[in-house]
Amino acid sequence: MGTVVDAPAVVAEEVTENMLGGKKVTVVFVLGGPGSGKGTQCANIVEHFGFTHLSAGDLLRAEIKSGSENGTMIENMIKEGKIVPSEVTIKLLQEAMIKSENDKFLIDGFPRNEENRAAFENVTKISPAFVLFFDCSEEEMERRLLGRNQGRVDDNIETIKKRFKTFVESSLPVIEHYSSKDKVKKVLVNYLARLMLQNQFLRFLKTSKPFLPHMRQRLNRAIQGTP
Ligand SMILES: Nc1ncnc2c1ncn2[C@@H]1O[C@H](COP(=O)(O)OP(=O)(O)OP(=O)(O)O)[C@@H](O)[C@H]1O
Ligand SMILES: O=c1ccn([C@@H]2O[C@H](COP(=O)(O)O)[C@@H](O)[C@H]2O)c(=O)[nH]1
Repeated sequence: MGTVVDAPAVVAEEVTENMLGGKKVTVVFVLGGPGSGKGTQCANIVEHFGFTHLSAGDLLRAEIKSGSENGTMIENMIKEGKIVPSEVTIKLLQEAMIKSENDKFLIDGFPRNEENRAAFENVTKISPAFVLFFDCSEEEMERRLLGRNQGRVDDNIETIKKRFKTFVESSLPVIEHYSSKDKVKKVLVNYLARLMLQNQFLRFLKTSKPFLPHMRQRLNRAIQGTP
């Protein structure tokens, strides 16, 4: 598994195209446990590299709000930390990609299990260019989720424990699958958190964008604590 700390630089460098109903697209899967910071970092990548962020969880929550016939089923699955059937989530992702004028997508929080992964690849014929994996301790994720305060029905300790179990049992095998294909870039969340806390991460991105190899060196030096 490759290990990176400068996730956006990786996004900028590696591009492969897939077809989606005649539209060529580049897809990066963004995976990691609940509260590992996927959504937060996707916002940074979007801002700097022009990807469109598609959060599978957000699409499912929008489906509940829309009053769709699947709404109650989706809400119950989310409350229980369970995985919504593949066909529902894939349809929402496909619709969002087709509707978008962009052709580069960060798909956040999907695929959630091996069945999701196989179904997505079969239906869309899309393989991800690579997978960003936010690796974070459960202790830290729990602390973040309990402090998120966005009124989510699943940010309570009982559901959080269920989500952790689902992640370990069902989602980690997806990461192992892509790892065996050498497609996983692991993001060192604790280092990233430290840099963000020091308010340096965005400054590095802004000042070093045209010099990506240089930026990587600076980040690596900062993380290793070398001058
Ligand atoms: N590096 C960080 N350090 C401290 N807190 C962070 C960091 N990154 C994100 N957070 C906070 O942790 C919480 C969870 O982050 P975020 O929503 O990005 O996680 P996520 O992986 O997308 O979660 P989920 O899978 O549940 O949607 C948010 O309140 C966010 O502000
Ligand atoms: O592909 C997906 C994505 C999400 N879910 C369900 O939604 C919740 C919340 O997801 P977040 O990524 O944390 O927003 C998740 O626990 C699942 O219940 C899903 O089933 N499939």
